[in-house]
Amino acid sequence: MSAPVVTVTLNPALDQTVLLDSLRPGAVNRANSVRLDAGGKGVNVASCLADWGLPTVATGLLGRDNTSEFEKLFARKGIADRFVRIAGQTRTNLKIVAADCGDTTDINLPGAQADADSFAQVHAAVGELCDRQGIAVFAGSLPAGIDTDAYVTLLRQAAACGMRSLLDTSDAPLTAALQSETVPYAIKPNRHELEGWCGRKLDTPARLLAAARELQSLGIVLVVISMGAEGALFVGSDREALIARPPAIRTQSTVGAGDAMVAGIAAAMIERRDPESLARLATAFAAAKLGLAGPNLPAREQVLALADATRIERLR
Ligand SMILES: Nc1ncnc2c1ncn2[C@@H]1O[C@H](COP(=O)(O)OP(=O)(O)OP(=O)(O)O)[C@@H](O)[C@H]1O
Ligand SMILES: O=P(O)(O)OC[C@@]1(O)O[C@H](CO)[C@@H](O)[C@@H]1O
Repeated sequence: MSAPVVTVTLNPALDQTVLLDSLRPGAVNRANSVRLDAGGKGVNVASCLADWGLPTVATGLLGRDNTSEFEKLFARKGIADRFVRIAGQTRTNLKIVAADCGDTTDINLPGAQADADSFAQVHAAVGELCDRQGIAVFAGSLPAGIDTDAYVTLLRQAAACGMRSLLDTSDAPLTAALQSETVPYAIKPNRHELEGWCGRKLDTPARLLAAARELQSLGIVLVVISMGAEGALFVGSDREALIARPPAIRTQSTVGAGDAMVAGIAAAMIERRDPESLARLATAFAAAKLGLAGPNLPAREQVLALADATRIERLR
């Protein structure tokens, strides 16, 4: 079994999204509705890619006591399921969406305890799924029991079989990956995650660009730094820097907007789009996801219309 994109989620989650008028900490808050989505960063990426029509394999670690939402998602979208089942439950993460401010409050739980043996099985799966034309997406945090340098090991595995990697993680796993000799082909931190790595504020285009160049100097070819509603900076193989700003969209939920952007980057890489077209498609995936509640994309024409409406600014 090989597919253009393999996503790896070592710490997936069931996302319980609670919608309420406003959130008052310390008070009794009454919700208007709740929904449950199989999630975790790589799962969300796979879900968006499937909607775009790209064959995708999803692997990682899944607690065997509550797999049904994941299995339903994989069956519904035709995502090949190569998750390694481990003892216990996959975590449930709370996403509290307050209508008055549009903000989402995330409460992410630690996740099931994993071990070296289950990680070895994921590592082997990445080797088996290797496709030289394909892309491996490594996304999200690491559960307890998995070494901080797990992504370094997986990056080496993907590189050994000639597959390009796209990494979206934060904190210690990000630092470990950036210290490694085998860096990913592409990376998409958000601004705050990258500030954590470089230890300084990235609050102007010039500072963002300097951080992107620092990442490129490590050998990373494509650097995308996302900035929420302000859009994202893209610096690619031609070293040209673009800021892509999303068109206005009625937001249902911002959960997984970054993952949709990662899916758009992967799709554009597979489709061999030029740097501006990649920035447009990735921004359109994120904007399109914002208009829907879960990690889903609307019809292809709507995504392409959003790509056309994305504003591009070239940084000199
Ligand atoms: N409120 C918003 N309005 C318009 N576009 C947005 C908004 N939030 C996110 N986006 C779009 O989604 C992209 C990714 O968002 P963001 O920077 O929040 O990623 P992230 O922090 O990785 O997200 P997450 O972890 O929730 O998946 C942005 O670059 C932008 O194009
Ligand atoms: O705890 P992590 O692995 O950093 O992030 C997990 C998570 O917040 O990421 C996705 C949104 O990007 C959600 O589906 C999920 O709950």
